[in-house]
Amino acid sequence: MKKVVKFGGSSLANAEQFQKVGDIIRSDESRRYVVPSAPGKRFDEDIKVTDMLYGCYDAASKGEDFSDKLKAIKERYYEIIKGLGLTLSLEDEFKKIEEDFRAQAGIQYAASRGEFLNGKIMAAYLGYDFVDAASVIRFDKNGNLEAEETNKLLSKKLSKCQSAVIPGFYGACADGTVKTFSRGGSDVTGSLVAKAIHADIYENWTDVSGFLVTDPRIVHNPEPIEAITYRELRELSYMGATVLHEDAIFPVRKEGIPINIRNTNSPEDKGTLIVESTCKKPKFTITGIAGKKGFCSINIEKSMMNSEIGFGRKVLQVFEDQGISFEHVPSGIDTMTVYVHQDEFEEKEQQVIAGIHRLVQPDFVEMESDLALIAVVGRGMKSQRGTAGRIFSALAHANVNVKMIDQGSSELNIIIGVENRDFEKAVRAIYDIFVLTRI
Ligand SMILES: Nc1ncnc2c1ncn2[C@@H]1O[C@H](COP(=O)(O)OP(=O)(O)O)[C@@H](O)[C@H]1O
Ligand SMILES: N[C@@H](CC(=O)OP(=O)(O)O)C(=O)O
Repeated sequence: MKKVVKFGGSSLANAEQFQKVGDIIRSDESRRYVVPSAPGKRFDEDIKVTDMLYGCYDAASKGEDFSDKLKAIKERYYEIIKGLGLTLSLEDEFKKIEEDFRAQAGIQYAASRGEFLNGKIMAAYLGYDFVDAASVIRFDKNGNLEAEETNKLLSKKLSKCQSAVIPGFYGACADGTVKTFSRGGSDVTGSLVAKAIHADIYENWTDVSGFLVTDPRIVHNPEPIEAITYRELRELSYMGATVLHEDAIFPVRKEGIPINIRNTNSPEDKGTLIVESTCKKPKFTITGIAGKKGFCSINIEKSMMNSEIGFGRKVLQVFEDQGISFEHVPSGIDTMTVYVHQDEFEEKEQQVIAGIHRLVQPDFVEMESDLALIAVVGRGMKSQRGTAGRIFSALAHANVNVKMIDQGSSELNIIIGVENRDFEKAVRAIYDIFVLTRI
């Protein structure tokens, strides 16, 4: 039995958390490959080491004095080393980091040091081999993962290690330039390692007892999800459920390796099992609710739009030309609405509108900003009639104005558009109607 265990920043924020992690790993000898993140927040107002590194490098790149910022980062690591009673020195590593920051080694290199240093501590603490992710996770020059090459490098290296610590979040190009995944990317490293060693299971340890029906920062103490499919999870993580990075699913999914989300602070809890498919009936009609704020809608009207072949393609062409990706495109007979991320759209808004006028000569274009999208996801929705109706009724009772509703053709998800300010209220109303009434 071989297990890959990834521990998030919340599980490694200080020595006390490290000790819990040590106990978890030592309690099962199959936990042989460990992927740590950088130390996260010790308390609500604390700063994650990754964010401290971004700040420190920012000062360095402007030619400002960054010694205090680097000192504060060093203190975070030495607090852990001392608390664990280790004799490890990171002086050489910090000297090199300081030199590299002065030499403007790049923001991604800077961010990666959080995981690199934590990996060094973890390897010393456990007595496992340290494998620098820069030597086994390969990116191309544009920062895209080279999946096949990575798999080869990882399998070759790890076949020689009885047990190893591989820091999460980063890798390197063939020329050694360090690159990172997007935020939360240690989850992806864990998944790549699990694939490479043909793990029986990929355990992802965090600070909640599994994937919860919705964000615990919105609904107090939501129900955990016992089992969820990769497809459901992808929908939820894409729409903002931050527990697992949305790209962490692909490597293990191909190999049929289940992911188990577990709680470092409550290791006896079973957590959530993420699988290709399951005959386990979900406890409720819906599996989960997630959402994001910060969208804009562009509503285009033109009489007889329905008979104009190529209308939709031309509209989307305008967004493509401006390098803007779209989220949803609900349409009616004479209307078509495009939902985009507000921050991507705002600066190009006038070019997009001009482009739409030029290419499709609409009767009318209207925009609305500060919108939120909520995804209600569930494999059980297909077999239940009236799901959309219940959502509508719950939102109407909560006094939420529904701007859009879009059901995916797979019947796996329903997307609802509301105003940003109604977001939390809407999530709570949907949670209550499906979970509290247990239907
Ligand atoms: N549906 C959800 N289920 C569980 N946690 C969620 C959900 N949506 C958002 N979260 C948040 O995700 C956090 C865990 O992810 P993250 O902060 O990346 O942890 P880590 O530092 O362990 O990688 C939880 O503390 C919780 O606040
Ligand atoms: N430390 C990185 C990568 C990561 O995956 O962290 P975490 O596991 O704490 O989400 C970040 O903050 O984005």
